[in-house]
Amino acid sequence: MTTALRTHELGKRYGRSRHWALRDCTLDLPSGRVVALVGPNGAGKSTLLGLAAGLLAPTAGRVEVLGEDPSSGAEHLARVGFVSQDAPTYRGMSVADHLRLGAHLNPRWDERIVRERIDRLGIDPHRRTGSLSGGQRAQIALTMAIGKRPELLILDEPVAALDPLARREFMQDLMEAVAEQGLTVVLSSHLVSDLERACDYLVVLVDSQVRVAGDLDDLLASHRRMTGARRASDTGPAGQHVVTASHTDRQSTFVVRTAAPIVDPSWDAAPLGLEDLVLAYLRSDASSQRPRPTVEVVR
Ligand SMILES: Nc1ncnc2c1ncn2[C@@H]1O[C@H](COP(=O)(O)OP(=O)(O)OP(=O)(O)O)[C@@H](O)[C@H]1O
Repeated sequence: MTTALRTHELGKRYGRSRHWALRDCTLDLPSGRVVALVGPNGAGKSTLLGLAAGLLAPTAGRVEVLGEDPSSGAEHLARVGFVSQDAPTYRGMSVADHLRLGAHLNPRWDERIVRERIDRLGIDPHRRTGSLSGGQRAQIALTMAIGKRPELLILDEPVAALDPLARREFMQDLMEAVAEQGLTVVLSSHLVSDLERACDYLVVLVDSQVRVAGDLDDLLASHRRMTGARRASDTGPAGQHVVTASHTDRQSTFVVRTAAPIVDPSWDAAPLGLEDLVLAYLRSDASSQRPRPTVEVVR
């Protein structure tokens, strides 16, 4: 597996703050994939992506992007596209000016892709971006990032400002760019239903730590929701790694990670969708990721 983004005990404190925005974050993201980075507010996703884009300098640890230090210079920057959460554009400049600037600055600029997208979006190229809606500005920033034809595209909540149809179309554009250009994408989002269509690799980040990471299909295939009669014990079904547990008076439900088929007839086992898988890991206590499982009990 070649690696698009690798971090080792990566940490970041902003300015003189004593608070770690990201701490001891170690992960490895494969190239050639569309990676969904999900986690609760404040988990450190934007900070991680800013460090990967070379916009922030680490306070501790290491980060490597496409095998290089992200701050290693202009040649490296041409290989990486980044759109931050606020989709910045130069508000006094027109859309056409942005596109000219993109063509000037980027050696691999793809005028065809850019023109097609702008036409499809129906945005008048003569308009200043300051007069566009937030969603339209996000579309311009995303178009610029795709037009750059990077090897790695890093997107921090790219679709948050887009309407549902625009979100779906953007995800489709992204998948086409991945298929045509062999692009690697790392994108953070809270909109799990959008990720399900486009992403094939999942990372759940909580408090700077990876709770789970892996090929999306493998993860979905290896997790089950198991429901059975109320168990007195908080430990789950024998031999299964418990991610979360919840109990009513009559029933116990566990989300488990399992490599083997579940044959115990006292449990009903059902597959999980992406949203439920993500929620299970967001709810799970960090200690449940250790070999000896501990369960969170929701009454
Ligand atoms: N510029 C900054 N100065 C100081 N602290 C910051 C700054 N940006 C982020 N933080 C802090 O760093 C931590 C991680 O924030 P970050 O924005 O990376 O999380 P996130 O997972 O992207 O959250 P969200 O989903 O809400 O966008 C938070 O505690 C946040 O308050």
